[in-house]
Amino acid sequence: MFLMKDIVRDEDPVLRQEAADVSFPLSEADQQLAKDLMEYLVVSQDPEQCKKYGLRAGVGLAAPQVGVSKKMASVLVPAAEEGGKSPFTDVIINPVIISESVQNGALTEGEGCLSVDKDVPGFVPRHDRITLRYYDVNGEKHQVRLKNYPAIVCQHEIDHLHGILFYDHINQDQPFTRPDDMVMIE
Ligand SMILES: O=C(O)C[C@@H](Cc1ccccc1)[C@H](O)SCc1ccccc1
Ligand code: NI
Repeated sequence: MFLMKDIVRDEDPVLRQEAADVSFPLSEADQQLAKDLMEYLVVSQDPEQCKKYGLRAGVGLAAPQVGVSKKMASVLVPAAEEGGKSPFTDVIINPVIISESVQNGALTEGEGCLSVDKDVPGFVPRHDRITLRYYDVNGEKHQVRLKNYPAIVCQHEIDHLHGILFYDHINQDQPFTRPDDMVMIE
């Protein structure tokens, strides 16, 4: 199971590399990586387990963040209400955003990152809606349309596969710049 000690931090060059495509069928190692990436999110979103293992809660975790430069990331967007259905949960492999809205969206709280210990305030403008194509661990192809929070999370994780960190998108001069048409997501 991954712990915080396994998560590489900002200065590590692996976070700035273009990750490699994953080949199918998955090797044993890649199958285990996919399991471990998802397990981290499940455990970190359980308050008791999160505290027990000293984790930071996460809704996504990309392979480069554990030092593996491969195009694989786990995403577990929590259900809006207790017992509800998660809007998006999967391990996304070789993901490609095949279409995106012109309209931007950003979290009103800004973003954080398990690989970035410091707070970096500011809006992170992303596409409010995306169509995402990816492969799951069984090599099945998926094409999903996501909007608002699930879309933001997937874009954050896919950025990791291209060596991009969330604060790269923040307007350095005016971090809280808010274009009129930008959807602000709670
Ligand atoms: O570092 C990561 O990739 C995991 C991030 C993903 C993320 C952060 C901000 C916005 C979208 C995705 C962690 O989930 S940061 C911690 C967190 C935990 C719960 C909810 C939001 C952010
Ligand atoms: Ni991150």
